[in-house]
Amino acid sequence: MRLSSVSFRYSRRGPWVLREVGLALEAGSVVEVTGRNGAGKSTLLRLLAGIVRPSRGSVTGRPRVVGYAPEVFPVEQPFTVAAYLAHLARARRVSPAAGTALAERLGASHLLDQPLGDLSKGSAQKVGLIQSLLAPPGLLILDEPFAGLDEQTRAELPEIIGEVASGGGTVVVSDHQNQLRSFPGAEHWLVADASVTVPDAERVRRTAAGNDRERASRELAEDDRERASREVGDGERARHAVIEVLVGMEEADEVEQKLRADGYLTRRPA
Ligand SMILES: Nc1ncnc2c1ncn2[C@@H]1O[C@H](COP(=O)(O)OP(=O)(O)OP(=O)(O)O)[C@@H](O)[C@H]1O
Repeated sequence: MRLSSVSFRYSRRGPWVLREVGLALEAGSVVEVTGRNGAGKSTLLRLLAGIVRPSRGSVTGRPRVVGYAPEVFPVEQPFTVAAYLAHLARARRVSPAAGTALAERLGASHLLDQPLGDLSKGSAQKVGLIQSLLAPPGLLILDEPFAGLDEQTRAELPEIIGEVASGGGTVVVSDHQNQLRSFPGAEHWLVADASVTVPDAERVRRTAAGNDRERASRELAEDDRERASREVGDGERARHAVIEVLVGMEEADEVEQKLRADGYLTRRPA
């Protein structure tokens, strides 16, 4: 699947949310999308899912079955959870048992008889997740799935993502909390300034995971030098700064996670 020169804005004269985005997604890959609030993560996910169309550019090669769990699941529907899932199962031509089995796996069996309108935010989120998985998706898009989920479901979710990916499905997860930072083989995209980038620090981490830590940090140092000289050349030095933050070992993961969730590039010495 490919996004070619995709630009998007919500209205004719509105601000561009994304500009000239080019991305390729391999079958079986897992992508975690981070960025500050309002950066455009949900918009990127809606473009990938086909819910909105690019204002310019194109999205090609989208798999036939797309599972999409929105950030806020719409509960204003006059059904019980069971009736809603059974209806969707029929529409998607899968067995009605699929919804029940997923509800059991995600600890949501007790919700089946409840009206959608009575669900708490976390329970609605679970139903949103279940419906996205009813038919095995070729593309699974999860918008902030970890927010509001209980511990058991949080722990189960990476398992489910891994299963979809190993079955050849592509999984894209927007994740402000950076919960998939250590998911094996995951790509990490950062949405900022209407662009989507793969931060340098991630390249180091991924290469390091392949036991090539030394080369990765050499590459980053070269990139840093190149970027610094570019920035000086462009007269942009004043726009960027590198700061070192010294924290206790036990806090390091948490602090790094928070910084990354806010869209900063971070790296740790090899
Ligand atoms: N339906 C809409 N109509 C107009 N503008 C919108 C709409 N949805 C989002 N926006 C605007 O587009 C920009 C990107 O929003 P988006 O929801 O994609 O960001 P996000 O990174 O997912 O943010 P968050 O982490 O807060 O969910 C924001 O400025 C937002 O106000």
